[in-house]
Amino acid sequence: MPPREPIDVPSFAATQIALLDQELQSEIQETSSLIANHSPTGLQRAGLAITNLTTSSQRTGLGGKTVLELGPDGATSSTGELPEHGIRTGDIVLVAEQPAGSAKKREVKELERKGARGVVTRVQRAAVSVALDEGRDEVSFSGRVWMVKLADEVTYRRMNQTMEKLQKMGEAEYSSFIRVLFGLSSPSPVPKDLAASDEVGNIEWIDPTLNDSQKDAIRFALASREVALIHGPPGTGKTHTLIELILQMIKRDQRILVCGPSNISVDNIVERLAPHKVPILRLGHPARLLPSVLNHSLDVLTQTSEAGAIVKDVRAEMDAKQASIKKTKSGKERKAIYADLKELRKEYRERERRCVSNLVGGSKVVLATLHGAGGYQLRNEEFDVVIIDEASQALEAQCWVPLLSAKKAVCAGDHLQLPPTIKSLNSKVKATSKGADGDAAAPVIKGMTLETTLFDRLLALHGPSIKRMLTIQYRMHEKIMRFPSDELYDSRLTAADAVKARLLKDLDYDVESNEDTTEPVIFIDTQGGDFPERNEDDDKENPKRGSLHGESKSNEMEAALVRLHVKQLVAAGVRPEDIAVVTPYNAQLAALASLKEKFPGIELGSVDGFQGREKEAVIVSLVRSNPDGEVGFLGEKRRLNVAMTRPKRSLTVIGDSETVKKGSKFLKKWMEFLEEHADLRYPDVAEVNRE
Ligand SMILES: Nc1ncnc2c1ncn2[C@@H]1O[C@H](COP(=O)(O)OP(=O)(O)OP(=O)(O)O)[C@@H](O)[C@H]1O
Repeated sequence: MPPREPIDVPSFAATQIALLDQELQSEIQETSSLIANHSPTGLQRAGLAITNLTTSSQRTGLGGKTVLELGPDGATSSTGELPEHGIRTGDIVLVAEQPAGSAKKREVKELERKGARGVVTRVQRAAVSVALDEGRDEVSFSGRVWMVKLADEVTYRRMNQTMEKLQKMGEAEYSSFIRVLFGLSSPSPVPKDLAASDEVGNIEWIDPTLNDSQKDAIRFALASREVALIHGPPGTGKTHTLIELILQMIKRDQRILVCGPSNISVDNIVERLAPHKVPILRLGHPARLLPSVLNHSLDVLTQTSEAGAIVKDVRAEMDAKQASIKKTKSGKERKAIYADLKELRKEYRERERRCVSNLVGGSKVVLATLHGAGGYQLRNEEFDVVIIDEASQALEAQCWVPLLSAKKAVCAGDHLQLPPTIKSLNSKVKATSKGADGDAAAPVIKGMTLETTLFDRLLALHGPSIKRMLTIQYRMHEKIMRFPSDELYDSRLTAADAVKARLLKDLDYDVESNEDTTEPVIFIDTQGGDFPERNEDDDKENPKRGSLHGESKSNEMEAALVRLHVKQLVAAGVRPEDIAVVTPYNAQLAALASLKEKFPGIELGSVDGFQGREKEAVIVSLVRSNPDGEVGFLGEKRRLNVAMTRPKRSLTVIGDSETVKKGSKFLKKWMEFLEEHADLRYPDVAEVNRE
């Protein structure tokens, strides 16, 4: 439970620094052990690497960095496309010559010495681009190369710097905003009856369809002086509400910084703001932004504006120089070119900086990821309000990157869905002996974990009076919503009229009306021991190897049931792209992989990965089935909440009620709810065996 009392700020920062360090160490350790113990192909299968690549080009990218473009090696790829992989833009990777499949232990350090580190800036079907770290002007590889994902130390460094700043701040420097966020002062009161208040009572709504809970949340956020939380349960129009809030703030001539933990969360807002024709500026590398958002990107604006033309000239000159290196054999000449490049790079940065600072300084609405808000572009910029979307999915230290310069914060999120993933969960915070400057550090706060988000902490600290909840959901059939609403949201959710009764048979294409398409909640109960789970610590001979699926579980018989149900839905006319299968276990996803070949378009995902998404029909495979009632991962309410709130028209749960019931009170209630209210089915073992 996060503390309800005021927090000593230096202690808070010291604890965060210690926890972040432990987290980074866990991540580095995990990566090293995976790289050391698995073949490149194995790592690729686990989504951590791409193998069999060749360099297709090398050019100058943003900030004068060298960008490598890599494509599939013609000798191994018949399609010209990259193999399936899990590398995303923004990942930190190492590009190196590919070791032979049989090569023994690979140490990361050794790989780093031979290869080059960088950030993935673009992922396409047939190519992936990497901006190399500073200092790497040129790389040349002979033969095939591969890239492997590394721990993201850059993000940690930024969070660390932010916490160090907070730690060093003298109490006299604390703004009233900071005082409230740590409980040293109470939030300024807002009028009780907001709708009747002079300040925000009479709002001219831009979107007339907003519901009352959304309007109330907007009034509350406008009236709050220091902080407001907007609690948006699944499908309740959190982003919809934020758009109106931003537009209302613009009307009031406020300068706003809008952030989210991921690029996609930020782009989602840019896309929805764009039709309102308000001037907005999106920070972030263009390669990481949605194409529809590019018009607002700082980078593109830098290039299209007048000042940008001069910047462009230098860039062209740099590219020409870089190309000439290849043609030069003489070492002396090469050296001279490198010296020129260095000068040009400096000039380029200076010009770019000036151009950027003019553009940013003139913008009233700036959007960036939490991490991106810590870039040089926003140094010394001030905002009236910082808005954070998906705040319950971000580490608190990450939120402080933009918050350190804020006067007020509005955080939107749902603390009853999953928090950010933490790797060092079980390690206790160790007392730090040194502060940022080597002085004795503030004592750490025992019991604090990275899993506690800013959203959780503020709720515990100031109570529900700093939050407003959105209560009408626009996603799920009423029956799908019932259990999560009753158990997690105080029965306060209502299904909007447009969605509360819609079924698969009512889809706007031809779907047969049968028992699978007219029932919103189906429970296929596998109790009885015929559907046992399987342990996936895949390498029993060498348990230290580090499993690629973590300590995962699978359930082959249950996977067969999933396949049968998908077949039935598709036979009734439901399109595979309207169906998703989600499960908490990666090993179960692997067991279900053949579904994708049979039904292209269907989505398979882990519960954690599916947060924020929705589908017409969702099948949830619970996997756990054992005599001891061990439920592991399933014990986490927030994970189950995410799993059961993804579907719009049809939720099918497949699991062993006997095992699952023993897991927790919440699970017991859920199983009882399903037994009573769902269309309850018991599978025919013989039929499943034939599958
Ligand atoms: N007042 C409203 N009237 C009609 N439809 C609405 C309203 N508010 C939101 N919606 C619809 O509800 C859906 C969900 O909205 P939005 O994407 O803003 O939700 P969210 O809460 O951000 O989503 P998530 O649950 O994934 O966090 C959208 O299709 C949106 O158009």
